[in-house]
Amino acid sequence: MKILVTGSNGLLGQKLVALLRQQREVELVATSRGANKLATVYPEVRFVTLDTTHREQVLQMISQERPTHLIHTAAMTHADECELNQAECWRQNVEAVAHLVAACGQQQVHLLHLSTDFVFSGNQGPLAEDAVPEPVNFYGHSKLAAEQLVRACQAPWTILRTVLVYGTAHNYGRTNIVTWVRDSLRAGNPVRVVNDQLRTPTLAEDLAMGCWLAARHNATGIYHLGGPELYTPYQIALAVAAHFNLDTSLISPVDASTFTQPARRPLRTGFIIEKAQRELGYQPHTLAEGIALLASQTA
Ligand SMILES: NC(=O)C1=CN([C@@H]2O[C@H](COP(=O)(O)OP(=O)(O)OC[C@H]3O[C@@H](n4cnc5c(N)ncnc54)[C@H](OP(=O)(O)O)[C@@H]3O)[C@@H](O)[C@H]2O)C=CC1
Ligand SMILES: Cc1cn([C@H]2C[C@H](O)[C@@H](COP(=O)(O)OP(=O)(O)O[C@H]3O[C@@H](C)C(=O)[C@@H](O)[C@H]3O)O2)c(=O)[nH]c1=O
Repeated sequence: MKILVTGSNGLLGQKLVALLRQQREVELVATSRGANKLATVYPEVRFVTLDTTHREQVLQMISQERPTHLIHTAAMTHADECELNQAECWRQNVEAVAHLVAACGQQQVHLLHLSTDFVFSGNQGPLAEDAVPEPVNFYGHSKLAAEQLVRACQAPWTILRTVLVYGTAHNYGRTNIVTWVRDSLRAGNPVRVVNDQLRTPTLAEDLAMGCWLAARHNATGIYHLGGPELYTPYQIALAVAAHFNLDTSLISPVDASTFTQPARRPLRTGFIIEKAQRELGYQPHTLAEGIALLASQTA
């Protein structure tokens, strides 16, 4: 197998590089825009710069590299930024996917595309793969439009939806619920955390494993890859505090309605992961196990 990963500097991208470099049957090509953040960590991994919004670059790279599989993680992932800059969000999350779909169709490359629980309305959760999408923010709209393009790909395709991913990565400027709560509490800062949203938080390593399992099985169609447990963000924050022995009195539960963010968030999501468990052998860690793994990677 020859696997090309887009967005290799991102959270999932970095975990995929770490996992795939260990697979003897895989020839790996890591790609991202900008300099390779893993250059000194995994100097043996081949890295090529690829901005997925450049159609010619995408078509040329896929026809030169001729991977058997392409795992597309690159995206504009901040929901509020997407809401405020919709043209850029569409370019990154939809037009780029159109280029990849064209290139993979031409070269018969199996396209594995990352999507999100934000394609759903949040009226009911947890959700199985056949639930009907109805996004409530622009990021969700863009990711659903991308899914529709992927479904029309003239090569084998897989849509891997995930939810509230947490983990650490090298030289990575973004936060996620676990690192954000840990760092705020360590600094003695109070946090207000919503207690009426539902999510199945996903360890980044588990998501990478789910992507690899899907590629290895040549699985096609839609799969939900989340964590195994349903929590409110407030419950997640309490679990983080418990693990790091931090002051829970700094955490206040609040209703999502008290937040005024540019992008609306779906209230109840989370995923039913039985299909991935049954068909791919996907076995994600519990939240407590995931936080412990993250803690072992950082000071
Ligand atoms: N994180 C989450 O909670 C969830 C994520 N997802 C989906 O999973 C996927 C992976 O997410 P995650 O790893 O967390 O995201 P990150 O934001 O950590 O990483 C995305 C990476 O994509 C890169 N990128 C963005 N645009 C381009 C481009 N045009 N060309 C090349 N690279 C680009 C970014 O580069 P740069 O570093 O330069 O910005 C960044 O390194 C995404 O598709 C996301 O929509 C779905 C549900 C939940
Ligand atoms: C900033 C903040 C967040 N939260 C909660 C709300 C939310 O459920 C959780 C994470 O909030 P964020 O704004 O970081 O992320 P958010 O945009 O809600 O998370 C999403 O990211 C994109 C990429 C996805 O595709 C989704 O699956 C989802 O995980 O933390 C609080 O309770 N208080 C806060 O002050």
